[in-house]
Amino acid sequence: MAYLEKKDAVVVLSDGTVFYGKAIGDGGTATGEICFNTGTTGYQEIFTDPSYFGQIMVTTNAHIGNYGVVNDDSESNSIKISGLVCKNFSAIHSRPAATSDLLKHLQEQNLVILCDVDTRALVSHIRDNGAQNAIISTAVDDIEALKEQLSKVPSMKGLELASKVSTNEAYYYGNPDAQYKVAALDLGVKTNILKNLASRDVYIKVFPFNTPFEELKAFNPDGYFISNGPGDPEPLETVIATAREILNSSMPLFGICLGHQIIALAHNIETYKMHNGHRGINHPIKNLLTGKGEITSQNHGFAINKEQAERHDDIEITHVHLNDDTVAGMRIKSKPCFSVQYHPEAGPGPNDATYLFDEFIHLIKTNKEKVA
Ligand SMILES: NC(=O)CC[C@H](N)C(=O)O
Repeated sequence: MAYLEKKDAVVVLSDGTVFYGKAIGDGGTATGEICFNTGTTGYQEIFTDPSYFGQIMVTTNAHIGNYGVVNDDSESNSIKISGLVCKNFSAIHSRPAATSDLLKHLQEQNLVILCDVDTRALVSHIRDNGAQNAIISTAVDDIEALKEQLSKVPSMKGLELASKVSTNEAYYYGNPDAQYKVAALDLGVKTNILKNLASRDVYIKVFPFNTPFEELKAFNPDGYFISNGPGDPEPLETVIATAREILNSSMPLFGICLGHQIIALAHNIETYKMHNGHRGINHPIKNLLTGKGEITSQNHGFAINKEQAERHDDIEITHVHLNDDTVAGMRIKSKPCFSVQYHPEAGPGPNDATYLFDEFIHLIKTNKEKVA
């Protein structure tokens, strides 16, 4: 099989460190912030998650591709990572439900795929030295030119990326006869979030990221949702302003990940870039309202300022990350609004946190009864 041919390839990090490996497929060059995901399964969902737009993904699971891909498992309509670095890439798969193989799927979008990289050493390096940009390439003979190209790649800090993955036109999801209607602001929404809402009797209108509040309101929704998405939340000024208007309307509002960061910024709580983000499917969270632990799916490189959140009169921190004590969830005391930094929809990951969708429906229901 010709496509299994391997070409020499390199990973060059911004700090000058070089790792060697092989490329499969056509090879080429790709740039972006390098990050790693520790999930043992779920590569298809990860590669299609719009929040990873602009990032080169290093997978820590040693085998990628061995269970193929299934149409329904994608979190969006295309591959969103900008490149893949892995250890063993399996060109054959075994899974009765598979509809295609991963290599074909990735090659349809000319993704640069590196394998045979010492991913354990690479991940320890990124973990110890922090998030940074990288370039991956089959142009191994010209490392200096690659470094030059890499120096022009913008830093993730300050980068607005939601506009690159948001829908251009509003669209509908779910059953038009459903009991509840939600207006969702799409900053890079994962399909599994829409599935989770639709399966709870919600009809959703998904709007482009920069839609003004009046247009969202014209759908006459019972609640609002602000989605996950890529990039730094701070440059999204119009979205932050829209979040303020939603909050002022006192209608139910739920935010996930980037949406959570936007709701924090709408309360003048700052966000910061973490030394390394949280990306995996076994992140431990404590729900401070119930005292229960949750194992959660996560993918974020920014977080909200905890001291500012603690000091804010209208905010109650509801969830903390047990590895580093960062804010994992909050609620707004005076409004029917809450948000989480992690991914209750999983996709991939455990379902410990799907109760949050039920709580959103509960807010919607209670609010509806109040206004009826
Ligand atoms: N999954 C997300 O929504 C990520 C949010 C944001 N881009 C971050 O990296 O923190």
